Amino acid sequence: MTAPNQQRPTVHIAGQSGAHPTPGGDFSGGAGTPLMELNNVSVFYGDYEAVRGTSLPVRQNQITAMIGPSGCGKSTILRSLNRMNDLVPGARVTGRITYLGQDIYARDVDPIQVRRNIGMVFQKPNPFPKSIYDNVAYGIRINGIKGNLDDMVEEALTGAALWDEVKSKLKTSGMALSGGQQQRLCIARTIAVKPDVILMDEPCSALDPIATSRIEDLMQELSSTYTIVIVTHNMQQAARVSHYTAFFTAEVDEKQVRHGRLVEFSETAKIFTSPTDKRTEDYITGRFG
Ligand SMILES: Nc1ncnc2c1ncn2[C@@H]1O[C@H](COP(=O)(O)OP(=O)(O)OP(=O)(O)O)[C@@H](O)[C@H]1O
Repeated sequence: MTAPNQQRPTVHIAGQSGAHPTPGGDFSGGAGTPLMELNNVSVFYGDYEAVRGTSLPVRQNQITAMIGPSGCGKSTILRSLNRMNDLVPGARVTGRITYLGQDIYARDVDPIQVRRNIGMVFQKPNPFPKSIYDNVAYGIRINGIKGNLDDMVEEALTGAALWDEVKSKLKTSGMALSGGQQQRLCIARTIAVKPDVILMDEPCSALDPIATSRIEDLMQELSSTYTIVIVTHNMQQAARVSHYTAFFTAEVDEKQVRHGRLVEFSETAKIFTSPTDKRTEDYITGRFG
């Protein structure tokens, strides 16, 4: 079956043109085309190596969850996937992260273009202090995307399962919506520019159970069009929504410094029923973390 987002024009992130190389890689843990790959990725804040040597695939039209105890570097790795760490003074990424076979940290790659292809939804809903309409239209306008703006706004709000609730009050401030609606507005704002990948950093942690359930349902719907990577503290959520799970932990080195490490990456069902590593088993059974 052809993935819907393969039918949309792909935006190049680098200056060079030409066909995208076919993503390859030999990762254990399931079939499917990796849209992105992390190869021996470490992230530093100044001299501090927050996460060490991470290698994993991000498979197309799948939901990949990153779980693990606090401080193991989940958000750090997530932010490295669309160069959000560039905005943190002193942050540095080593190793290789590719999107459609291109190194997203290569010198000729435009980070703005990376973030257009690989969008992000944050923990706390953060609508702009603008109308619902303008929140969604913002990215379309600044990216100069051609087409009927009203139609594109409606499409994005429909895609984020918010249209029916807001279609009669598009000029109302986005800040006036409920927390769950604000988060769906932020998702609409992200998908309005038609990214390939959506990164979600604990998108439900500020929401009540009903709003959480709506976002989880929405993620399932979105995964037919988009590739999703989610950081979550909530193991049940990872088990419910994701196809693949990466379990991270923090290890203390000989100098007593903690570094995040990827322990295990596999299909979610395997991680939660028959993990390979004892540390994963201890974590998912609640004996640790
Ligand atoms: N901007 C920063 N500057 C310096 N150190 C940072 C920065 N952001 C994170 N760190 C450190 O990097 C390590 C990993 O942090 P990170 O937030 O990625 O972990 P996490 O697994 O997402 O944690 P949590 O689940 O608590 O959100 C921690 O030791 C943290 O203190």
